[in-house]
Amino acid sequence: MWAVYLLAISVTIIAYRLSLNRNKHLPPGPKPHFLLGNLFDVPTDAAWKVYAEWGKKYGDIIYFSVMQKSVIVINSASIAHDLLDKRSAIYSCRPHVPMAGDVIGWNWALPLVPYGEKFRRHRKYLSQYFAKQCLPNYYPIQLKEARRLLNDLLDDPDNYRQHIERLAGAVIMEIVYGHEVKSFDDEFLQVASKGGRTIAAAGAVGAHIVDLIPPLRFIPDWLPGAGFKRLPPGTREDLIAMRDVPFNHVKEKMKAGTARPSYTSTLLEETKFQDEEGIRDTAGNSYSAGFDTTLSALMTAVIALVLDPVIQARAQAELDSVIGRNRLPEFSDRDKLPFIHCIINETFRWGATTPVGVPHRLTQDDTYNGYFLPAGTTIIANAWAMLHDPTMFPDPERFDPDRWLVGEGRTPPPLDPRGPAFGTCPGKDIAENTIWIVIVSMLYCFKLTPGLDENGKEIHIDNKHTEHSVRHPKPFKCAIKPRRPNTATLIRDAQEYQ
Ligand code: HEM
Repeated sequence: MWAVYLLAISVTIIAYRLSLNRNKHLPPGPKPHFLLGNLFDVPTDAAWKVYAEWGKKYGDIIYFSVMQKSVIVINSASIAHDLLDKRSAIYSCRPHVPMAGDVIGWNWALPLVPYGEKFRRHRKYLSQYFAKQCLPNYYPIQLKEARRLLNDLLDDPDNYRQHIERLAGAVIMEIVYGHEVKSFDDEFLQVASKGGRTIAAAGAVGAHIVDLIPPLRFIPDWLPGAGFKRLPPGTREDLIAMRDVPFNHVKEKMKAGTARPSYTSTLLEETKFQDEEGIRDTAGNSYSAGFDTTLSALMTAVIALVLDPVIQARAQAELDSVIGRNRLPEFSDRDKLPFIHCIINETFRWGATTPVGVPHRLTQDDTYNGYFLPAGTTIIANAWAMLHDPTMFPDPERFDPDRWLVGEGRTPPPLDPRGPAFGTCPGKDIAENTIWIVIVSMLYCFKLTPGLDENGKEIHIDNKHTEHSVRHPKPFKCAIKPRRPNTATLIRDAQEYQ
């Protein structure tokens, strides 16, 4: 009987809330059904592409609701800038995501921390350590790891993806924990990678009933309907290990006086060990947020270059003209390599690594262009749509670095791809620097071509990305061969990683 009363009360509250919003001028969107809203319209696969399609009908700002939850999708960079940047005080909060946060246990990570004192403190640590003026401090790590990668590719080119994966983890591991990852089997790299993968159990937001009815997170695991709570064995433990194991290792090394300077050791000292939890959580978050994304962007650049030998050859000609034939690339070469800059820009645009970034939550009622935007709305910035907008990027599915060329009457697109690609990511410059040094090093030393089958025929490359919250090119075979007779000597003689 009580259940019937409770249901009736919930239905009345939902209906009342809906009626309140219905009278306001919400942005356009698919027609909702009574009580359920657009539950059955919400795309579960490559939602960003569906939202872009909806945009053709409804415009650049779209409203829909699921149960009583309001969602706004922004398909345009200028609207995202007006709301998320200019009104950041009310658009920076994060929605409660019970499956990822409570059930799996990611609540400690910044993308799930509500806006407030803790959020601001954690962001401050990150922006302090990853600030522009600190970036040159990390060049030696990025250069060393790029050179180690060249060596790995020379020895074992077939496993190129694993070597790039090691590099993506190694750069962040050393910056954040001062730990040097020399091989793919490294204990800490494996612990961290395993923990990072636990997010997969969350699926798409809304894929689990608990994301729609949050109190369900309290029901016992054994109850029928609590299937979402039965995670693959070890999931929660792996996640905690990712956050705690490397952090505790740094503390032990600090005690022994053998810690190398890192995000963790520097901030622990600066804060006099008064906020261990904050430093532990932001360090773990940096690893989980920076590893897979960097890997994805690197693999995106590699597939694009393998598929287009002309672009690859143009980039190599530019590198040769600046660097010559007798040394490896350095960060100081950067300003002299405009075409490489275009390749990096196009990688961020074409790959749209994090197609919808991290959802935000509006904390106050707001109005925009005559529309009412209700407090509590989840805000999704559709970076994929912004970066694939055909009015700004003709033939958007084509990898075309020339879009970004300047001079000789050319005007590049009026949108820096870093804006939508990274949102307010605190690690964006570190990521870009890693990607730059790896791509120039690989291009300078190697020719990248599609792999060959046993008959010596090129293996077809399926030029597609997996449509997950971090997009990756689908696996492809690639042949990596030294470009010149002295390439191996240059790589072997590099001192940085010896
Ligand atoms: C290609 C590489 C990367 C991409 C595309 C990327 C993208 C993003 C995006 C879209 C967000 C959400 C920002 C927002 O809510 O507005 C984010 C958050 C974050 N990123 Fe990155 N990121 C990358 C690399 C990195 C690296 C290398 C680090 C660390 C060194 C890092 C650390 C973080 C952290 C700690 C957050 C959480 C911040 C928050 O929730 O406020 N990211 N990233």
